[in-house]
Amino acid sequence: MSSALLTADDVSFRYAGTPVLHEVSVRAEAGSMLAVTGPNGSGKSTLLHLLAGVEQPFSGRVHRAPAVRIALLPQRTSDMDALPLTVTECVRIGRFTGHRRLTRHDHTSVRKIMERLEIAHLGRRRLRELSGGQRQRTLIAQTFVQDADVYLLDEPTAALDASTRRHVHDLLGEKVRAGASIVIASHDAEESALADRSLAL
Ligand SMILES: Nc1ncnc2c1ncn2[C@@H]1O[C@H](COP(=O)(O)OP(=O)(O)OP(=O)(O)O)[C@@H](O)[C@H]1O
Repeated sequence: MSSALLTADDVSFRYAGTPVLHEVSVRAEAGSMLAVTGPNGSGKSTLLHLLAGVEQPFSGRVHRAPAVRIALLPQRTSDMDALPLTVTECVRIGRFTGHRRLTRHDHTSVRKIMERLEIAHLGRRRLRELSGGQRQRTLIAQTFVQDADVYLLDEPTAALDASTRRHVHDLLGEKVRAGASIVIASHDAEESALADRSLAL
């Protein structure tokens, strides 16, 4: 069995007493992609929040391998728009780890991912001045520029056109081949089919 970087074992969760997840188990393995599917309100985002440590399970447990690096692309990101950030600044945030200055390598990584996602020309624009798809590409770039072991992606391509969606799927494949683990919440059957395994909520 390949190595689990992040697991949820029989996790249950409630919001103010309303049950959302009941004894759900997940394994995020190195070099593998897991799709989390289910209708609106079935708890996909909640499960990703539990895996990321943003929320704590009501029962069951989440286990992270030692020093595992987790990148989360949340679904609701409108709060970011209130910040006076440019697109480049937003992507750069993905390279900040601890108290250190960004290196030339960091800046190169930022430039390359912005080119891949076709937002290089938007670098000086403020987030609030972007279209929905441009903002989503910026947040995907901020997520993928991170050197993470596990990428938790909440409906990353929902707002994207077909061509950008393909770019993102190519990036997912590259991350998996490089040994990362991807957990992706998706409504899209074609996207879910890219995964090695799926979990229906
Ligand atoms: N902060 C919150 N407070 C109370 N209830 C919440 C909160 N966030 C989500 N819920 C409820 O929890 C349930 C699961 O929501 P969640 O966002 O995890 O579902 P989802 O599968 O990601 O849905 P979608 O496909 O619509 O994105 C829903 O019934 C939702 O109304």
